[in-house]
Amino acid sequence: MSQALGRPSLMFVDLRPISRPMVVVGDHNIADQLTRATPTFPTSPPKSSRSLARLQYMMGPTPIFSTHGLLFIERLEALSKTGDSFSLMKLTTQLTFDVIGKVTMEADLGAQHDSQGEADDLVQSFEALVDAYNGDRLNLPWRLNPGKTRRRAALSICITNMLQNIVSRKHASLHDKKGEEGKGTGSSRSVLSMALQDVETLTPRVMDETCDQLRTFLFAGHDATATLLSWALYELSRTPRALRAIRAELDTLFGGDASPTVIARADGSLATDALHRRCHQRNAAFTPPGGTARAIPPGSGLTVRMPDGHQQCLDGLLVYNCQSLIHTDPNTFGPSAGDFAPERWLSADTSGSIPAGAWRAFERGPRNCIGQELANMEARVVMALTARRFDFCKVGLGAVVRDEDGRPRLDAAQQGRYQVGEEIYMVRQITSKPADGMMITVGLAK
Ligand code: HEM
Repeated sequence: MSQALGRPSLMFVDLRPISRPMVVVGDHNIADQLTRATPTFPTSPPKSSRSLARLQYMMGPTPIFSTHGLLFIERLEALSKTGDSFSLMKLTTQLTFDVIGKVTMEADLGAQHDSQGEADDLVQSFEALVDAYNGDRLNLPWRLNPGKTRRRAALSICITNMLQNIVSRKHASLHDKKGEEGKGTGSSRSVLSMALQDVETLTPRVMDETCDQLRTFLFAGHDATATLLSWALYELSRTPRALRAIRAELDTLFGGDASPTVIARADGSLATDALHRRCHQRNAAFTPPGGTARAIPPGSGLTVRMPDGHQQCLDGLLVYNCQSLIHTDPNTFGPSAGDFAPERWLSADTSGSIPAGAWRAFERGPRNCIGQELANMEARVVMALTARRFDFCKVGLGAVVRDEDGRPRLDAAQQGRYQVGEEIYMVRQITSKPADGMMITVGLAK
């Protein structure tokens, strides 16, 4: 739509009577105006969904990634021996679920032990809940979908009960410790411990709010990171120059030793900007797993300054900062805006000329993504653990085209990426996910 209209900075979409009229933002300067703090909106204009109080938590270098990352590697190694195709999304989702379980609640959820039936009930219920949304592309009103609606409600209650148990146990243990030692959370820095540290009495309201926060963290904290990892590994598999570059970068960081234990021990030293920009480029630029919408309250008189200088009033509208438009804007990224070119973030010539506001993978302003450091660190560790050790090969959708000798064909028009048969695309499964779950095979790197 945007292209057909000549890529306007703002595109009005009249969604009445289904929803309030919406404006789609394709310009990063306007997106910045809509996410920053102002005297009227000290935490930026309100989000269209219910608001979430910010829980502050500290993320330092942590062995969490290495423990769970090593298990992820073991699973890939086992699959490399069988040569069977598998859903990479399933594996990355289970990995990121384990990580977020530990970070939010210090719980070992065992999501990666799913095949042995050892996954926690919470993981199984969450998976079932996500499944209950799969294939539901029309977003039908509940009356037209009563069976699914009932199932979702039942699973949601079941998850709430489990979370309430976890919260009660944690509160009791913190309280006991406090009595014994006279100090709050001790060494614990999980989201849950920090949320409960000053809570003397677990009232129904505190319980509800805490469970709500946990649910948000558990979902937001595993979903997008799993999608990012799947896309990043796939894109590297079809872009040989990027794979060579990332392997060379890892060689420089770690020397010749590609063993997972050496890399896992180095969690904290993986702070190279280049590596994480590479990880994000494809995912966030072209196929963002989610987006953000703000609801401008009627009567607030909020206006934004357009590129030609005039003020546009957005009073009463939903505004949607459209990452896939902003991240592929030729005015910012030049004629190669639509290409997968992670090196644009490395090159001294170009990276300095990309304005900070044009990079919005986690959005910006006071209500931006609270988990971005965690996601970045997790992506860096997983990339470091896998990129030199494995070769991935997509099957089905998005598989590379091979010549008579079985060699992948390079596509000159696509900046040296491999040609693919049918491009893989995203479908809505609560957030956007690769259509086929990213079916892939893996082998040890040659
Ligand atoms: C690649 C991974 C991730 C991406 C691309 C991503 C992206 C986003 C985006 C675009 C938003 C909306 C921000 C806004 O409306 O301004 C958001 C919000 C949020 N994200 Fe993430 N996120 C990721 C990982 C995580 C992780 C690991 C966590 C948890 C630890 C997390 C927790 C949240 C929460 C709680 C919010 C709501 C913040 C609020 O409303 O104040 N996200 N994320």
